[in-house]
Amino acid sequence: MTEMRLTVVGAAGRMGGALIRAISQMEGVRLSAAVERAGSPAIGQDCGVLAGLQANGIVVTDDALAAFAATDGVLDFTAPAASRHFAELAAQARIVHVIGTTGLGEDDLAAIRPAARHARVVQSGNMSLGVNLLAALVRRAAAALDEDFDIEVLEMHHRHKVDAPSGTAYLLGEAAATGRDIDLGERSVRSRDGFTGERKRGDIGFATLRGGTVIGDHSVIFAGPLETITLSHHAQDRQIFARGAVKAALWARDRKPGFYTMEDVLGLRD
Ligand SMILES: NC(=O)C1=CN([C@@H]2O[C@H](COP(=O)(O)OP(=O)(O)OC[C@H]3O[C@@H](n4cnc5c(N)ncnc54)[C@H](OP(=O)(O)O)[C@@H]3O)[C@@H](O)[C@H]2O)C=CC1
Ligand SMILES: O=C(O)C1=N[C@H](C(=O)O)C[C@H](O)C1
Repeated sequence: MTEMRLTVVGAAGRMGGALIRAISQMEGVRLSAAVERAGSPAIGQDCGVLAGLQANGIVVTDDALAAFAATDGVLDFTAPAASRHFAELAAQARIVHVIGTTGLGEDDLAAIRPAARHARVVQSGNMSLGVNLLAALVRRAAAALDEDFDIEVLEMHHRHKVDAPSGTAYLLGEAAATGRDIDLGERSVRSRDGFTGERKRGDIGFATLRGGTVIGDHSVIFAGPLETITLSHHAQDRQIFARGAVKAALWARDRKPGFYTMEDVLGLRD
């Protein structure tokens, strides 16, 4: 089979660099374009050099339309407004759109979902095998433990992260809510400050830490009577997300247009 051509949008970002490095090391794929926003200082620079590799001859462009017309898939770890725009372009080009961007609200998802009528969209708050396996374990644990066990999701990320709680924290909270058969939107407590009153039975709490260079640490705590169970994941390198995104693109290549998640890619659905 011919190599899948991949475009990296947000190419000068932390994940953009990790994706360019992953594509250069993985079989079955090749980089076809690197896109940044108009006015970015990265425009016109060699994206291999920006990613810490040797020059690869692909200069960063702000012409997403032309890039999407000559690619099979787009790897998108940018920002919510940008991902909405890229979803429209990916649908027009009828290609694969892997969305790792977090901080997407319901309005963003409502704008992105129609794109899946024409594009093959894979969206996940975390593209790593480990976190998606953790989510499956959390679902099981939440189904096995009753509301005597309080569920809290704790996350820590680097000081540059702009959204909170993290996309992964929501993914894990959703897994817990699914296991317990409750609606996360109705039962989640996303922050606590001041005189909060006692914790409500059955709520799922979120706590956020930010600092330093932490790539991504997540724990789901089941705090029960006289015992506590903690399920955790510690990301050691952004390559786990980047390689997961490339695998998602390869998986989606021969699928029908639709909206998929990493659970589909990794075969982790019950
Ligand atoms: N799902 C997963 O597995 C993971 C998800 N993420 C998520 O990915 C996203 C990016 O993270 P990270 O790489 O650390 O962030 P960065 O800020 O380092 O990178 C984002 C890049 O996207 C660029 N960008 C923003 N808007 C546009 C646009 N319209 N067109 C082209 N490029 C654009 C930014 O440019 P500029 O700086 O000029 O704004 C920046 O270079 C975040 O939402 C993060 O939470 C991160 C890791 C794993
Ligand atoms: O912004 C990050 O860095 C990360 N974002 C994702 C999230 O919000 O969960 C995934 C990963 O933890 C790193």
